[in-house]
Amino acid sequence: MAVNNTTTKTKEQTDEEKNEFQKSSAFTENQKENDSSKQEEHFIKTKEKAELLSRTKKYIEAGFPVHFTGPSGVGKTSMALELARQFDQPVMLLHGNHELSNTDLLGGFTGYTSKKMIDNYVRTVYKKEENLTEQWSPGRLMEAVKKGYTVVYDEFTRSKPETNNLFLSVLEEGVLPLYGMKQKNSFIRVHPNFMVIFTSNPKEFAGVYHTQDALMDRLITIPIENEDEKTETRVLAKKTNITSREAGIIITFISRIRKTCEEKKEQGPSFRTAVMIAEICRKNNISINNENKTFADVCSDMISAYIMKCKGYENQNKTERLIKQELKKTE
Ligand SMILES: Nc1ncnc2c1ncn2[C@@H]1O[C@H](COP(=O)(O)OP(=O)(O)OP(=O)(O)O)[C@@H](O)[C@H]1O
Repeated sequence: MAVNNTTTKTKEQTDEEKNEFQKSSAFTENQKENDSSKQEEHFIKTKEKAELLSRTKKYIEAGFPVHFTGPSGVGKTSMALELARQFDQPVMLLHGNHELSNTDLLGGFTGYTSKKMIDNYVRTVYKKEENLTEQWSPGRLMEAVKKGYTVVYDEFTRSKPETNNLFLSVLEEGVLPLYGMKQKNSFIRVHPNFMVIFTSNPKEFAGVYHTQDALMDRLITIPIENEDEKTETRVLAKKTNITSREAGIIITFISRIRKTCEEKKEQGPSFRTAVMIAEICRKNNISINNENKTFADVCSDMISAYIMKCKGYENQNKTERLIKQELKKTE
């Protein structure tokens, strides 16, 4: 049975619940990160992205989880968050990592609260009462599944397959099993509004796990690739408030370096690097033109490591020469 995800808000999804969610530690921690690096940023919908958003929204509404996959910095997380925002309900951002455990997802007992009462009201009578209560901390997935939130599970292949097994039951059976927990019930039912959007980077080799086929088989996996130079230029100009000409210089430069790296089968700088260069220049009033030494220095700082790795250069001289040559070709 697939999870039935609908956009309609149920009665249980009250404002009170949303407030409660915002207060919860899982939300606060993720939301801070979300606020600072993702949500404040404006998502620019190119024609292709708008069409993809509209299609993937339909898949989710039909009850099927979507998985965006692609190289680093290509825009998977932005896309997943934008898709999540299409549904009028709280979004929980979950980061895949080796340490993520069933206790993080389901909840667990994290300690004890002790209460001691000594009653010596009558001098000859000494009465002592001691109470020990286990302290329960709710897990993130448990909360999302119970209350019907949208989970964006970023870089999920960085978590151990054993941990990701929980998602199999959630997606297939519509229940969250409460393994090894001192709970009355052995599972809880998934809220009809619950949905999950996955992201992963197939080119990442360090710190990732092979995903079980059974889980992959249940996801609609959509590759996200770098856009063409013209589109990237438009998105960069709009996102960072620089002119199209300036955006063009940065994108042409980044694309050329990316190509050089790809020829050597190495991953080159991403659209994220272009955003970083543009933001640094705009915030520091650095003129974006290939004759400006300060601009060339910024580009060099952002790119040198990629060049040295893919070209195998051992010193900066050769690297800087190549960067200068490539910058000259940007106009
Ligand atoms: N359509 C878009 N509109 C605005 N900004 C975008 C868009 N696509 C990507 N970006 C920007 O590009 C950068 C990289 O995007 P994002 O973090 O989503 O990539 P990613 O593929 O998830 O990367 P990683 O695998 O490293 O996490 C961010 O600064 C993001 O804001």
